[in-house]
Amino acid sequence: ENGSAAAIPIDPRFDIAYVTPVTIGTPPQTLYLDFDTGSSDLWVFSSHTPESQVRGQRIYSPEKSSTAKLLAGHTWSILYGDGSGSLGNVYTDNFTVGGVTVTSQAVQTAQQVSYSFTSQSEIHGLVGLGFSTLNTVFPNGQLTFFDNAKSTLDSPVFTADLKWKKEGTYDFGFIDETKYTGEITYLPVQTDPGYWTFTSSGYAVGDGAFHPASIVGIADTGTSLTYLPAEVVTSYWGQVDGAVDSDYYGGYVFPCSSKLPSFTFGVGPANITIPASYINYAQITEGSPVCFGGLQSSSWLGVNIWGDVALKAAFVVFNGANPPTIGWAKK
Ligand SMILES: CSC[C@H](NC(=O)[C@H](Cc1ccccc1)NC(=O)N1CCOCC1)C(=O)N[C@@H](CC1CCCCC1)[C@@H](O)C(=O)OC(C)C
Repeated sequence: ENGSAAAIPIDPRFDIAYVTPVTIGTPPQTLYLDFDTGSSDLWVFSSHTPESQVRGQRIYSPEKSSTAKLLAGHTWSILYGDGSGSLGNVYTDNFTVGGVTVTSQAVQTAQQVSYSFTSQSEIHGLVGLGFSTLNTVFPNGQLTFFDNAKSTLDSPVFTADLKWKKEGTYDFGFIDETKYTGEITYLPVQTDPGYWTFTSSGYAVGDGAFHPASIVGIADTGTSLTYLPAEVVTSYWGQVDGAVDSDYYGGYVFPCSSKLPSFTFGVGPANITIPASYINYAQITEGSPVCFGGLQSSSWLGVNIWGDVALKAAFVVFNGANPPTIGWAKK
């Protein structure tokens, strides 16, 4: 059984994250979750989350679901790259996304969430789409929705068609030829430690020369921006009048009136171009003449991350076959 579900930007001004409607339990409870290829826990705001930590989010109440079963003795605790985190206990229940149902999906119910989750009312939890080796449930790690659903899909794949300030889609089990142009270029994936890690073949700034390079990074739908090696982002921002790497703002900022070049990255013999508009990420604050860049240095992270700013410039195939591969196409 294949499926298709919307990827909805949570903020009309800039694409900080995308959420997708899912239903959990019997009768179905609908929540909007952030599908995150950079992690592998499926967790939700729940009736176990202290009211002081819930601010407008929808919650999953296992006690109201006739198909919910407590996974006794199991707990989880996760910390994300941005310092946010959550922890709690675990149920299994029916879980449906875009028509694809898994009947005993591990649903991790939050008993604690950090303030950044409390303050983000549009995100009701996460669906991890990384490799199940990253799942934090103790003492027995659980499988992701994709790993559970794979055997019921026509093909063991899901695709991401994220869009700039518009609704996109996640498809499960099939590749929709109408969503991309030209050919899909598939690259090998390194599954250790559990991210969708691939090697880009280089980059170009605007219409400049292509610089062959091997940039090892992860494709991460749960990261808003794109974080690349210092020498890459320095050569990009060097082309922008008034751009500075600001300690105060925590990254490259530039005068909103400056003209930005596009950014092209290599995928094998092919390439993807991120339009300048995607890299003009947001004004620092509403009405400010200072803008924050969508391309930032990864030096503080220890990993290069192709986040939403890059992913929304392409049609991306996450192929869960053995061995896994990742496919990139223009659109
Ligand atoms: C550079 S790594 C930082 C990354 N977080 C982000 O990219 C967050 C996502 C967010 C969305 C909405 C509200 C709050 C935060 N955005 C962020 O830090 N921003 C600061 C710069 O301007 C853009 C927004 C991150 O931690 N990603 C997580 C998933 C993410 C989903 C949303 C809630 C917070 C957790 C995950 O993909 C991850 O940890 O990846 C690892 C591999 C770094």
